[in-house]
Amino acid sequence: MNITFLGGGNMAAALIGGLVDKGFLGSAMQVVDLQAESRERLAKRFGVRAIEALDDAALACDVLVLAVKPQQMKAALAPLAGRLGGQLVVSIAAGLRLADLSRWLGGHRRLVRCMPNTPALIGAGITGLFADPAVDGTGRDAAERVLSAVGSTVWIADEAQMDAVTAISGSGPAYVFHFIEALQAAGQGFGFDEATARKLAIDTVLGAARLAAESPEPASVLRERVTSKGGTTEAALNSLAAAGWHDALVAAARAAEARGRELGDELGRD
Ligand SMILES: NC(=O)C1=CN([C@@H]2O[C@H](COP(=O)(O)OP(=O)(O)OC[C@H]3O[C@@H](n4cnc5c(N)ncnc54)[C@H](O)[C@@H]3O)[C@@H](O)[C@H]2O)C=CC1
Ligand SMILES: O=C(O)[C@@H]1CCC=N1
Repeated sequence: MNITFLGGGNMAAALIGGLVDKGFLGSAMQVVDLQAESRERLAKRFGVRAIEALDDAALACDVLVLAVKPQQMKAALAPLAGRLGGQLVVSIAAGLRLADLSRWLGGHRRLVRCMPNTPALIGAGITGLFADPAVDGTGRDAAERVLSAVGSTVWIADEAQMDAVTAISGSGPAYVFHFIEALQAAGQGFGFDEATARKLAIDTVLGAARLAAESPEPASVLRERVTSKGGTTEAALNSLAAAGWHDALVAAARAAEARGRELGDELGRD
C-alpha cells in the first residue's frame, strides 16, 4: 500500500512511526509539508520521501492522509481539487466534516474521517472511523488496515459522534499526561528525585490501565478494591471529590466535544 501524508506534523509523525514499526515501508510513503524542518526530520527518521508540494508521484497513492490542522485544511486541499481519482482520502482533522472536505476536494467521495491519537507512535493508539456512505468495503478495509496497524479501531455509526471520539480518545492522551505530570509533581514534592517520581507515577498508570483492560470488572469496582475504609486512598479520593475532580474531567471532555463541533461549523462555512 502506497500512502501519502498531506502535513507532516506531530500526528503524521506518530502514524508514520507506528506504520514503519509494523513493517510498512518508509519508501512507500510520501509526506508533503511546507516546513523544511518537518520534512528533514521525517525523511531522516523514517526514510519517507518528503516534499514541499504535492507532485504526480505523491498523488498516485492508494491512500492520502489529510494531516494538516483543521484551520489549514481548505488551503491545503485547494491544489488537489479535481485531481483525485480512486485514491482513498482519510482525514484525521478534528471537527471537519466529510461534506465540507468533499466540497473542497471538488466532489471527491472516497472519504473516511477518522480520529487517531498519539500513542499510535508505539502501536498503542485507538482510532474512531466514519466512512462516507459512498465508500465501499475495499475502501473501508484500506482505512482500517492503515489505522489498525497503529492500534485498535472502532467504526462509528454517526458522523456527529466523531467530535465525541475526539473528546475522549483523540485529546484523551493529554488528560492522562496531565495526570502523570501532577502525580509526578506530588512525588517530587515528597522529596523523590525526578526519575524516581516519574517511574512511580508512570508505572502506576501503566499497571492500573492494564488491570482495567484485562479485568472483567468495571473501573469503579477496581477502585473500591484499592480503597480501604478509613485508609489512605479514601483520604485521597475525598480530597479529589472536594475539588470536583470527576465533574471537572467530564466538563473537560464536553469542552473538547463542543470545540470540535464549533471548528466544524466555523471552518465548514467557508
Ligand atoms: N496531535 C494530536 O494528538 C492529534 C491531532 N489530530 C489532527 O491531526 C491534524 C494535525 O495535527 P498535528 O499533527 O498535531 O499538527 P501539526 O501542526 O504538528 O502538523 C501540521 C503540519 O501540516 C503542515 N502544513 C500546514 N499547511 C500545509 C499545506 N498547505 N501543505 C502541506 N503541509 C502543510 C505544517 O507545516 C505542519 O508540519 C489536525 O487536523 C488535528 O486535528 C488528530 C488526532 C490527534
Ligand atoms: O487538540 C486538537 O485539536 C487535536 C485533536 C485531538 C488531539 N489533538
